[in-house]
Amino acid sequence: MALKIPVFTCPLYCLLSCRGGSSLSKNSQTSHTPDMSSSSSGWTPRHSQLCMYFDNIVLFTGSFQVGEHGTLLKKFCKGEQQCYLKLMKDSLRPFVPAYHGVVQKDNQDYNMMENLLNNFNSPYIMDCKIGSRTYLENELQLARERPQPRQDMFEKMVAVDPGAPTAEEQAQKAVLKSRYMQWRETLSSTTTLGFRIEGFKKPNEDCQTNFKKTKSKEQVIKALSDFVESNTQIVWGYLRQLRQLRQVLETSDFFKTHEVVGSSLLFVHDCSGKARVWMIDFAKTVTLPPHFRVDHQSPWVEGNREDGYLWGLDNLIDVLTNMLHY
Ligand SMILES: Nc1ncnc2c1ncn2[C@@H]1O[C@H](COP(=O)(O)OP(=O)(O)OP(=O)(O)O)[C@@H](O)[C@H]1O
Ligand SMILES: O=P(O)(O)O[C@@H]1[C@H](O)[C@H](O)[C@@H](OP(=O)(O)O)[C@H](OP(=O)(O)O)[C@H]1O
Repeated sequence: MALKIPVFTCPLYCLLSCRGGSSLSKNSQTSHTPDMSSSSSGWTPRHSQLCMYFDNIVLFTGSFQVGEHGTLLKKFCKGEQQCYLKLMKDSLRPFVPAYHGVVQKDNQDYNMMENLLNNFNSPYIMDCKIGSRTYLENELQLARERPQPRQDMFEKMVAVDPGAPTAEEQAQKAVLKSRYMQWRETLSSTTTLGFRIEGFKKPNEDCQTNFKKTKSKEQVIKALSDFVESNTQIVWGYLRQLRQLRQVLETSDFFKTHEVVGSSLLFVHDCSGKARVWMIDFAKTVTLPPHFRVDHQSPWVEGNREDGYLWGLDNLIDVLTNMLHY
């Protein structure tokens, strides 16, 4: 049973309470980060339509709040809670944020977790979505049974490629989410490499999220080199972490028994040379039926539940290794 405790009243609450696709991982073609007026608490919040952050402190999506004692509160998702409860007892525990239970604020439940940026000084932060697929099989099923064409996704599609929608989609000015997600996967490196860069943020710079069309190995390397500013010590640090994670995934009961979709690796480093990687976002990670096995590497065909997580991780390790020989 998860702990339910009242949330500490945070002075930033009202500044952080907007939702609207404003995360590091919600892409857009443009970026702007106007300063907001300084608050009496001494914080200088800045925001954009892409991400929200507080001078070198943290990066949020609209579904996050600041918690007490260096914690983050993410809007409650039962599936994600179940994952975190299991992960706290799994060999993957060192590679996920510590989970502290459920808290309530204004009738809204939140999963409370460790803020992974706590021990970094002016962190560099990158979100990479891992896997060859970003939607669940049951989302496809649902789209077939109850199609809900999305105007917002049509607009996002046209903004990147006006020729992408079919004649029917053009007429409706809407696309199905499953169709949009599959299009996003082929546009980016998700289909070809099993991972994609969602965005990154360097200290004192705006969020960079213009990676929707970052697809080839060369393009990915260019973006990663920008993120690490060609610092090979940092690349080594990330490689060590990713290789350890790869080993632990082989032994993890959680990994053996779950389809891991839409989950990201959060990369964080700072100028001291410290570099860490964590698995985050388990909102679309689901338990496999008993005795159902996936190898996390085989190509996906509907029904086999393969997520391509290990394939993507291996490719990411490969790409970072190549960067050392550039
Ligand atoms: N524990 C954490 N510590 C620090 N930052 C975090 C943590 N969890 C998430 N973040 C930040 O918040 C961003 C969004 O996290 P997450 O993917 O879990 O949210 P989401 O609402 O599911 O986003 P999306 O729908 O865009 O995938 C991450 O890219 C990361 O920058
Ligand atoms: O990155 P983009 O191009 O902005 O597209 C979003 C991205 O694919 C998210 O993963 C997805 O959320 P989920 O993974 O949670 O489904 C979101 O769906 P949503 O708009 O229904 O939240 C999409 O809009």
